[in-house]
Amino acid sequence: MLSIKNLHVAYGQSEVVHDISFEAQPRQVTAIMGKNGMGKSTLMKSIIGVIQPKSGSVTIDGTEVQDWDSCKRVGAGIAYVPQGRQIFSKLTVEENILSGLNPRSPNKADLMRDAYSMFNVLYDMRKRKGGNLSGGQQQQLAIARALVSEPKVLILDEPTEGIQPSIIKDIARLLNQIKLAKNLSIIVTEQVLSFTIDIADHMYVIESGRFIHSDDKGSINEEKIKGYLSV
Ligand SMILES: Nc1ncnc2c1ncn2[C@@H]1O[C@H](COP(=O)(O)OP(=O)(O)OP(=O)(O)O)[C@@H](O)[C@H]1O
Repeated sequence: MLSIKNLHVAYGQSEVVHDISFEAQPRQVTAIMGKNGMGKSTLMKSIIGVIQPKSGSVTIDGTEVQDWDSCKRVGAGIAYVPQGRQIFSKLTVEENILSGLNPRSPNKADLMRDAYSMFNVLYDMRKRKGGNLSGGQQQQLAIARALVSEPKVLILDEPTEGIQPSIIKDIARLLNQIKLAKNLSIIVTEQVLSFTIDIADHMYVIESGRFIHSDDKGSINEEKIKGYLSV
């Protein structure tokens, strides 16, 4: 579904992502773990097209999109839940979700109904301003806003950041539910290992812009990964 090959990403002369390759399959969660400043957000931004990679390819369902701008990549099926969620705090919950819809989609009413049936709390709060929601509710809102674009690939950048532990469990349950209910690939960057173990089918560790370790579900080397994540 998503294939990344030999991706290099730089800010000016400074390359921070070096020769990354991986594939993300439908109905699977691929997790990329790493400490602060290791290149997780830069890698995700280059996949969604906010930053153009220096070289390498980003392929969705057989179509190379690395030269496309981010709007066109959304059309190709990439949706993004950014670090810090970045919901529109002055807009209502409903307006936030509507902002993720493709205006030309023939299924707008069904997509809104689907979103509210998956996120009941958002239905109850649909008239409230997004800024008045709790962190966990805002995370659900950011995920709902991404899902109504009917993505093939859903990317979440550090979804547990700033979220309390009991709600982190809820987010893991939600992502597992989305994985089973929708025919999409989920890519998540994270620093919280327990959360990642709950959801990941494949796990990579990124350090200084390179993948230095990978594991599959069922054979995750927790001690080794903890070592990479400790400061
Ligand atoms: N706009 C920018 N211009 C120049 N350098 C940047 C820019 N954004 C990030 N960097 C640098 O790129 C490197 C990777 O940063 P990035 O934000 O991708 O890491 P991260 O793993 O997502 O960390 P965090 O968890 O703190 O967000 C860091 O050295 C960072 O200082």
